Amino acid sequence: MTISVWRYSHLALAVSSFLLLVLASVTGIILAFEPVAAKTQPYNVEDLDKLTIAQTIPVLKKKFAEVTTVTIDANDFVTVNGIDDNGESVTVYVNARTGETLGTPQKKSEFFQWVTSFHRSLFLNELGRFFIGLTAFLLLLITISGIALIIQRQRGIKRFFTKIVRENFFQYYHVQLGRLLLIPVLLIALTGTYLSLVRFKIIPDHKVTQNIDFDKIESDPQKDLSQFAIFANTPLSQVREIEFPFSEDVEDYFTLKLKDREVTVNQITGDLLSESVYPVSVLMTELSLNLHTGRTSAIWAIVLALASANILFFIYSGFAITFKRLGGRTKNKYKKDDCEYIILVGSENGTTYKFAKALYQALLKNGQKCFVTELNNYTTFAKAKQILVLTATYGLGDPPANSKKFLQILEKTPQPHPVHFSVLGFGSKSYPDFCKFAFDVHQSLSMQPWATPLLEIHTINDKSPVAFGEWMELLSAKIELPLNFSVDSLAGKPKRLHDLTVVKKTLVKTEDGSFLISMKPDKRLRFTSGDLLAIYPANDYRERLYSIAKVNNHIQLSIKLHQHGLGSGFLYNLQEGQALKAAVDRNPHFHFPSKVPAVFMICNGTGIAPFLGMIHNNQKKTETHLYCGFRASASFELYQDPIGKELQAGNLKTLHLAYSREADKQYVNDLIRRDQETIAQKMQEGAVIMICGSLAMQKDVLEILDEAFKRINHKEVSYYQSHNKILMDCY
Ligand SMILES: Cc1cc2nc3c(=O)[nH]c(=O)nc-3n(C[C@H](O)[C@H](O)[C@H](O)COP(=O)(O)O)c2cc1C
Repeated sequence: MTISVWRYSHLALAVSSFLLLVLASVTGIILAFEPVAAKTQPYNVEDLDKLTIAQTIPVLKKKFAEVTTVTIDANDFVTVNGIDDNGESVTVYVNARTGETLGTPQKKSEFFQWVTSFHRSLFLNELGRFFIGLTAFLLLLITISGIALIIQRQRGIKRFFTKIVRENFFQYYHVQLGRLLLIPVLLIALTGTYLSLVRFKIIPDHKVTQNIDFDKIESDPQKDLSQFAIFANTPLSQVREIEFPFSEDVEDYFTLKLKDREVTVNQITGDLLSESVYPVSVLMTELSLNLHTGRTSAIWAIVLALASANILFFIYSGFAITFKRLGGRTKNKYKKDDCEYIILVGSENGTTYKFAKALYQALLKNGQKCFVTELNNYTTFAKAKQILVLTATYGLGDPPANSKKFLQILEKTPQPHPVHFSVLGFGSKSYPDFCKFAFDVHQSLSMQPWATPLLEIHTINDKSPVAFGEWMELLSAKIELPLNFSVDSLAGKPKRLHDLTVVKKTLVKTEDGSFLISMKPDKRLRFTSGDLLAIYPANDYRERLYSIAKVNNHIQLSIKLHQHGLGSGFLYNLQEGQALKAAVDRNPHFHFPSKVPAVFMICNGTGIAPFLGMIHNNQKKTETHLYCGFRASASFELYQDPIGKELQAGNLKTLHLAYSREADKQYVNDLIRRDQETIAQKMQEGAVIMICGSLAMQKDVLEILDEAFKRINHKEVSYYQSHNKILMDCY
């Protein structure tokens, strides 16, 4: 079933039941405190499993002139109904070991009574009970559809509990708490539904009937109560109620209501007169009551309270996610066939729509006719000159829900005249297939005879408004229209800036313009190699990100100086001792792996940056191999010294260099092709590959690895990607 079917069912069920769910959850939280409060009262008799009926009855008979019934409730409170020595009728809690009276049962608190009856029937009698039963059933369906959504999101049952990426607060905790409290919520829903079915007799009630053959009742041999076999063999923990004989007449008998059956016992001989074993439905009702109310365990009652509170959070966060998903949609001003600019959006959770809206408004401001729709709605556009695709990626590089049909429709639906296109991919580098669907769209559009690319494909990591601004600038230049938008309307929370001081900087000595810069945080700062340093060179929204190497607790960056580079120019102009402000973006998917047999690091150019720190801190001497591609040997000189030291220290096992403009004119992918057998074999043993550098290099390397892994390991490269065995940070 597709994700949208599960999602719409999940949402529709939640919408249809949310008010009743809120009421049931709030009252459920309150009611969970009833068993907790009961457990604090001093009437509980310990170790009822070690005390038999044969031991208790004689003790009680001594303490009371007459006993009518003994009941044992879910709290293990033993209540005697009978007559005391003064001839008064009494109902008291007793210590079943000593017969001592412990207290008098109090009427259930009016407050709890009120809440209980509201929880069960909303004060609407049978109609209310029906609605509450229906709510429990809907909760069951919501839970099942939620489980299906998590399985799809996690790409399989086996990965149900694997780590999830924290994209935004509500989504993260909706899924995280959903997994954590899945069992209690499922049990609340299941037991609530079951109890309602029993209440409405859809599951039939079981009436216990005792078939006693009174003609065969014996009055010989007379035994002492303590010698009755059934009394001696039945611990009180198994008993719910003992009804004493009405008189001493042999035809009156003991009735024992046990947890699994009801028996009658001859009061003179102790013989079993009849036995009626409860059917499964009665046992299920009992179990459902225990699980639904938490009456047998204070700890379970607290878990139920937490689960009920969590249902409230699910409702709130679920609606917040939905509003966000729907919030960014654009209402079109013009009809599709009147527009020159067509914006096609691929989005699952709505943020890409916000970016599409910014583009739409910028085009309208320039007097252009523009039409926005989702990728699944792709069709012919009579006057289209530009098709601009903004799309996210989900799952294993899959399309978002509203774009699943696009590639198929595209093949069947040519545009009536030539059109330019541009694709902007939205994704996250925390996932193995960064912006893969955008690449698929770009590829498919490129194959269409009527389509010509206006811009190369661009990607945006983590919804960066800055990267979006850069793309808008490029587009603006191409279509010769000033496209302005407000970064603030797209920005998330501002990042926390830290003070850093430059401690060292090398000078550019080679043609490729690379240099190293080391900075010291002024205060304690948590970071590690592979994290990203965000700087704001012009003190405005424009952000530049650099991969960090942690070397001697300093932040070391490896940078290529571009002629008019905002970020590289800013950093190159900093002097030793100068201060700057920057933020650290945690990038956990690209940290050095622990406890693996080997790591293969593959990079080109300044992509070597994070590896310098990882190798330096490889104290455990994990077998590490570094493959680097540079233009010329001079480009490697910058790293020669530190890498030489790591080789000597054993932090790096092997170093492989490819120079594209010297000697054999090799690229790093040539080295990988050369060593593919060794790499494939090590991958079978659990090794990890890390790739950092240009996207083009990443693509080439992945192609070679895919072919090698299929041939040697019978697995695709995507298998290793989805099992976090290939980590990538390319740009
Ligand atoms: C469950 C899930 C899976 C994702 N999978 C990928 C992925 O495989 N590749 C990728 O680049 N981004 C992936 N992302 C990140 C989204 O594509 C990215 O956050 C995007 O900006 C979301 O846009 P939207 O809010 O319009 O759906 C994933 C996000 C989530 C929540």
